[in-house]
Amino acid sequence: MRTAYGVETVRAAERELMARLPEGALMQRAAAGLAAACADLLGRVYGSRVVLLVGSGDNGGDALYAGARLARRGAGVSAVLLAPERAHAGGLAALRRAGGRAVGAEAAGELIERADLVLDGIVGIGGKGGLRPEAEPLAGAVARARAAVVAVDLPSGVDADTGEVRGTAIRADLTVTFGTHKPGLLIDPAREYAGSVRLVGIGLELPAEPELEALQHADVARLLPVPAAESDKYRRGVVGIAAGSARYPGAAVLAVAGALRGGAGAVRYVGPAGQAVIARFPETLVSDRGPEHAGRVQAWVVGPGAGDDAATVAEVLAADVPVLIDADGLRLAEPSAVRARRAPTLMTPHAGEAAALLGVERNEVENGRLSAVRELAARYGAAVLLKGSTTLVADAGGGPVRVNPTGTSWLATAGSGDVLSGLAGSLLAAGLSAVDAGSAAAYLHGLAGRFAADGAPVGAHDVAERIAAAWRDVVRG
Ligand SMILES: NC(=O)C1=CN([C@@H]2O[C@H](COP(=O)(O)OP(=O)(O)OC[C@H]3O[C@@H](n4cnc5c(N)ncnc54)[C@H](OP(=O)(O)O)[C@@H]3O)[C@@H](O)[C@H]2O)[C@@H](O)CC1
Ligand SMILES: Nc1ncnc2c1ncn2[C@@H]1O[C@H](COP(=O)(O)OP(=O)(O)O)[C@@H](O)[C@H]1O
Ligand SMILES: [K+]
Repeated sequence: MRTAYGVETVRAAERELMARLPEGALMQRAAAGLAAACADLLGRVYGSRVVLLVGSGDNGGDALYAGARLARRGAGVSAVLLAPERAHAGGLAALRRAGGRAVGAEAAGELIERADLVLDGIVGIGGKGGLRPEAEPLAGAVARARAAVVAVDLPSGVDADTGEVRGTAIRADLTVTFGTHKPGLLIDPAREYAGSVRLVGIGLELPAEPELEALQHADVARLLPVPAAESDKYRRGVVGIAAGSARYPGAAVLAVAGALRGGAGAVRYVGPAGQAVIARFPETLVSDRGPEHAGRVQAWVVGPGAGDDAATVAEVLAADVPVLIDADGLRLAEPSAVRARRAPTLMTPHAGEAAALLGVERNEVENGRLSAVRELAARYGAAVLLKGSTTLVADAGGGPVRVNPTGTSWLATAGSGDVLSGLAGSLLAAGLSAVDAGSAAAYLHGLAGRFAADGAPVGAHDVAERIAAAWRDVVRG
């Protein structure tokens, strides 16, 4: 499991550790890791041209000490000081001793243009808001340059705790982060600014509960259901799909396609698209008598392509088994009926649906995914999976939010969300908790999307067809 901790927690761990170490030891650890990552990126350090962008805090100090290390290995290092009188004194002295030089911001443009490597030490976890006006032109110069860009701890201008980018920020090829990942490095839009991320351990002791967790192959493999020798289709779990309408029969077919690959022993379909479902998937148990009379299920999926069928949504919400609510179902579900449920509920909105539920603009959700998913989970007393470029899953009772590390923007294709809802519903029926079902489904779905796309456009049914390959990849490690 990969984890991320917020700034306040990092600061507390840093204080605790600094009290036990000689002064400056932590910064030296950070700078050593940073310089090593830069050397790897450069290939040949000797003779390379390195530019440090240095702000007024310790983030700039890290850059200066790393620059000193590179200068000692023969790089030509120039530090652009944004606030010369407040630059880290020890770092600056070290750089000068190693043969590096310091210049004012007015010289930055030309230096950046000719650089092989730029280190962004403008601001780290002490930053607030986007870059300040005096630092903004540097971001433009960096974006135009051919140099590789390494962000120190975080790309300057992004919010470490939330992943928000409120103004201009530096775009890095690599971010070297210290002690722990910060939430912003794993959540869009900030994640995109970070490039690839390298974690340098500095010995921080962090609490058991992180802010964010990202499942890896081994974590997902442990969650996925495997039929035992004594299993039969009912013991494996039956998932009910209440989806589709005369207008949108395809949503039913795609949700069933996902559900058939999700580990339940049987898939029951209830709704007006039975003919279309059975034609494509003859193994489906089809009924047109409504959820209450459909026979036993261990979990329901309601909503994909449901149109305006509020009665079916209400009937499903009244069932005392886990329920996944997606798409139209999110709009049709009575909030009080969701909150009153005793069995687990998993809601799976995309940003637009989440915005409608919260009564805010879509871009507010896209810029602040973490607070949006937490807020929805708290309001509805339900687990919430927020889809999109970064998929997040929050539990009803708070605690760490899961961030999905798989996926591809090729998944932004009509119907792929329907496949996800069927897949997650099937995992719910097989007995996973709402958060585990949602995060394991997102992981498999993202991997299946990558396998299916492989660099070319795909349809949602292609994604469903590659879920088994993703499952195999996960369990084989
Ligand atoms: N934690 C750890 O374990 C370790 C942490 N380490 C390192 O320390 C870093 C944190 O250092 P830090 O606390 O000195 O803050 P930092 O990020 O340099 O910024 C503060 C300065 O930036 C300014 N500023 C603020 N907002 C701004 C903006 N939008 N745009 C431009 N400027 C802005 C603000 O200015 P002021 O408001 O004072 O005018 C203030 O002076 C951390 O990220 C890591 O690199 C490692 O060395 C070792 C282990
Ligand atoms: N830019 C993106 N990058 C990665 N995944 C994405 C992106 N956009 C959408 N997705 C994924 O594609 C799926 C789309 O679901 P949804 O928005 O419900 O579409 P539909 O309603 O057409 O099925 C979700 O799993 C979502 O996380
Ligand atoms: K930085």
